[in-house]
Amino acid sequence: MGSAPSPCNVRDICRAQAQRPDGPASVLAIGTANPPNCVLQQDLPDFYFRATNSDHLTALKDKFTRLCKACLLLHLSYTYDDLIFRRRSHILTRCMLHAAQKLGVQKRYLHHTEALLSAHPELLDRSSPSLDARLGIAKAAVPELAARACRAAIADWGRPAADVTHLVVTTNSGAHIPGVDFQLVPLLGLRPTVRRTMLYLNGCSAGAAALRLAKDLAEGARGARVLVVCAELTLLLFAAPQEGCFQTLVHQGLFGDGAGAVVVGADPVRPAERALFEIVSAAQTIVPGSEGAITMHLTERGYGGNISTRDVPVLIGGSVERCLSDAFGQLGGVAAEWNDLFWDVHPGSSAILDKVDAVLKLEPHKLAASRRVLSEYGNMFGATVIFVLDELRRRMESGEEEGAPEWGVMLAFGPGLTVETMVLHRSPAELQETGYASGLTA
Ligand SMILES: CC(C)(COP(=O)(O)OP(=O)(O)OC[C@H]1O[C@@H](n2cnc3c(N)ncnc32)[C@H](O)[C@@H]1OP(=O)(O)O)[C@@H](O)C(=O)NCCC(=O)NCCSC(=O)CC(=O)O
Repeated sequence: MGSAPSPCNVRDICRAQAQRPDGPASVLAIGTANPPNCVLQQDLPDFYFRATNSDHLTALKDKFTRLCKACLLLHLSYTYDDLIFRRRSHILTRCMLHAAQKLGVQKRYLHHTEALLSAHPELLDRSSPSLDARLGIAKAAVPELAARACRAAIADWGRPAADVTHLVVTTNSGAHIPGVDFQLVPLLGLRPTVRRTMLYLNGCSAGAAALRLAKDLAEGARGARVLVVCAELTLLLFAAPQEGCFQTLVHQGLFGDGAGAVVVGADPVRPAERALFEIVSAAQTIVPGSEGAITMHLTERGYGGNISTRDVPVLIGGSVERCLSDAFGQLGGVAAEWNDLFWDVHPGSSAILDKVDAVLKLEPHKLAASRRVLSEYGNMFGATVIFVLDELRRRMESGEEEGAPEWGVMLAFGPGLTVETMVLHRSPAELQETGYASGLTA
């Protein structure tokens, strides 16, 4: 047995242990995963009403079809790349985007299939308790989905899983202990001593919140490598359609399942590691007077709560510029024109992106990565901003992201109404490596 340090040594011990890195926390790798079951928006009304034995609710099905249908128009006539990058004209593009979308989703991936739903009739009956069934399904499915995203991130990173020092896991889809973090240790071959943090029920800002925490961990100890994963299933939101319940239609039409993983660390070790994005600052704020705008809680029938669909875009529109000004104001010398940044905005819905676009007067292509992810995958709660980050990286590396600015922002929105604002930077060395010149006045 070792001897306990004497009290007078404690400061020295702490000082010796507190070897902080020189540089900022950076995104070193990204991985994503989705379940295999892909449902096109054009097929969603038939899938949803058939699977819930609700085809007799014809007026409701028509309403749901109208909510989803505008995306079909977009799907048939233009892709986002046609709209955004060929840019027939900015005004036409903006009008098309407004006119052609409600939710902004063309397809999404779902863990639940018609076979799974028919095996669990309690999920279709709004009067039946179904929480046990939902949690039971999530208990197996969420770690598996999270592990796939993590494996992709670890492969992208290029170092062994055993080099991960911290694990931050977040999900809205489950409530178990030991949690997904515990399950991931053997699934990924992490060390049993990896320092785990499990965050449940953080809504759609969960991914950005986990990255904010990872930044603090990575900057707190030299050599720390933090694996962050956000994995989400919509099964806890699944409910049969009901007259007068518009929320249910929005939930089914908007959300999708997916997992996003990121490795965060400071002072990249060359040649294995490179900083894809430096995390310069991370802030969180509550929008005043927004307490009831997005609420969520577990009930015997899955999630309860409320999304004030008409208020949420307005509240975001009213607060976003102040959040950004505060974030950049605290960085001293960095002055930003909003159009000189790259953007990772949580695509809560098309209406939310339109509002951010309008308030900040962004050029049409600025939110292209967010719009594309929403279109291809739906709103995957907190995982969505990680998909957008991956899409931005893909666009920058392929040259699709015009001008590829050096500085950028991640914005995520969550319960209450919470805004997470993260300032990102692509280091000049990385820009040179991928062939881009600096784009921002700094
Ligand atoms: C829901 C919307 C797509 C509706 O789009 P529009 O407002 O343009 O639609 P619209 O006015 O043309 O209406 C289309 C149809 O929907 C009906 N409708 C619209 N809003 C309604 C409401 N609140 N209650 C009841 N019905 C409503 C209209 O009557 C109309 O029906 P009819 O067709 O019969 O005339 C949009 O408001 C939206 O995207 N809101 C934001 C969604 C949101 O909050 N996302 C965040 C998710 S949560 C998140 O991301 C963070 C987190 O969870 O933490």
